[in-house]
Amino acid sequence: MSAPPKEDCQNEGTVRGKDASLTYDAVEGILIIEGDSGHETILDGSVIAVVDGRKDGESGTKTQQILLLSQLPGAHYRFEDVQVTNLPQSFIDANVISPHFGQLVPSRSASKGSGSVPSLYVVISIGSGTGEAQGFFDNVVKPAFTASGVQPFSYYVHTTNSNKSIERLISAVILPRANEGVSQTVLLLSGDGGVVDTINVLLSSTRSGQYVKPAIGLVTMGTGNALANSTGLNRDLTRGLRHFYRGQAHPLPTLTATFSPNSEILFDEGRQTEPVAPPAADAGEMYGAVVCSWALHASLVADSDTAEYRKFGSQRFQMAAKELLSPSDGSAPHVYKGQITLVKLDDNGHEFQQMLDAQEHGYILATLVSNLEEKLTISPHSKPLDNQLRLVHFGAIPSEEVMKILGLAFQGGAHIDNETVGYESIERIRIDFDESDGRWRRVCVDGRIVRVGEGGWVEVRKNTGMDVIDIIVDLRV
Ligand SMILES: Nc1ncnc2c1ncn2[C@@H]1O[C@H](COP(=O)(O)OP(=O)(O)OP(=O)(O)O)[C@@H](O)[C@H]1O
Repeated sequence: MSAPPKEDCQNEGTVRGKDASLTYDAVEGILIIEGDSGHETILDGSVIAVVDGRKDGESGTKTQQILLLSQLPGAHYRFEDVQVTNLPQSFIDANVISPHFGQLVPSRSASKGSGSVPSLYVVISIGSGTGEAQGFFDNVVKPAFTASGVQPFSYYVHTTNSNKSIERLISAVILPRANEGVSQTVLLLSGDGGVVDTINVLLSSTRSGQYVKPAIGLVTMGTGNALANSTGLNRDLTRGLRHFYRGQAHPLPTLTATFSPNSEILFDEGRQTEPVAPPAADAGEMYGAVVCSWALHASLVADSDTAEYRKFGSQRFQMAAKELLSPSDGSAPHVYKGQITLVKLDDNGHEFQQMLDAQEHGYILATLVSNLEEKLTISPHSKPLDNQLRLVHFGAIPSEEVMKILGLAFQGGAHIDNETVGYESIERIRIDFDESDGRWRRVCVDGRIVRVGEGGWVEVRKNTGMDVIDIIVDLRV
């Protein structure tokens, strides 16, 4: 890409009402402001968006707003609606609100009582991550919306009060309206869980011929934020809000995990259960957009999903992994037993079946995404939203070796070059469990834990022709 002409990168203008010289370094993505108030720099990554104003009649001066986010010590954020004139055109081009934004949010000119029906829902997931969602909405999202003409009366705010809140909203409000053909946008301030709740309701329900896919925006408030870290949503400093303003709606690939009867979803730290399958059904289904795993990964997600572990953020996964690999009671780490059958495509695109020789396993993980956490690149060949299911697996190997492999996964996904690790594209996977203790039959579907019934199985396939939501992402970055 050639550098923009100099006149597009440098202008004399004003910032917060004071004269300033404005220079944009397009390579570094930095706006440099020199003026009466001193020296200031603004990184593209801290800009939620630029609202490009109109030329003032006579003077021809162009007014703009920079919706700017600053991170303060202690993970606090400060939003500022910076009033400017004559921004360099190249800075505007790199940061301006997408024309699609106007289609995702209620009409900016809609006034109270005008009869316009709000179709924007903001969901604040109180239980996500370390509990930042409410503060981020109050201090950032709400004032940014107002500054860009999206008034509080033109959208609904839904604050979760239980782990069923998002599912209820989707099934009671979003699904019926989507089935009536209404375009809706849902901005989730959550981790992956908010998206997973949404797809589980939509994929398990009847959708009408008029069904219009809701567009989902994501402000990353979770622990792992796998979807956000794999689509680039988490790459800037705005927790994904920049993508909501500047992105486009793209179909979100999903997977279906089908479980044998007697399989149960575990919740409330494993104290309560709920059958996966409806009564008298042959099998039960769950849906995901990230991962379905068994063995070490599923066990560590399950064991770390307690209020006590959650206090440690994403560290909780490593803490639980250590306990599983080197149990504090001195026992040996568990060797997981079962038969794995894969369905793959040959060079001509035809399906064929392959059974893994190994009956003893350490790690079995099928995923649609590259990153389970910001720095954990579990599937380095996965591209954002590429709808490719990939399997990462290894057998029953010593704990020191497992730690080494997991460490490599944190180094850009270098684990896939280790000879003990299998890494391949698959269409489907089936696991037939050979474990008598239910603890070792736990399967993770996007963070949810299912305990498969004794002698049972799970089959995982990617969904084709079953798009139920779009996700709003700026894939240009
Ligand atoms: N008010 C609430 N009361 C009880 N549970 C809640 C409440 N709000 C959200 N939850 C639950 O908290 C969990 C939050 O999951 P979410 O995926 O959003 O965050 P996370 O698990 O921290 O992040 P990630 O999945 O990205 O690692 C979900 O199970 C959700 O149902």
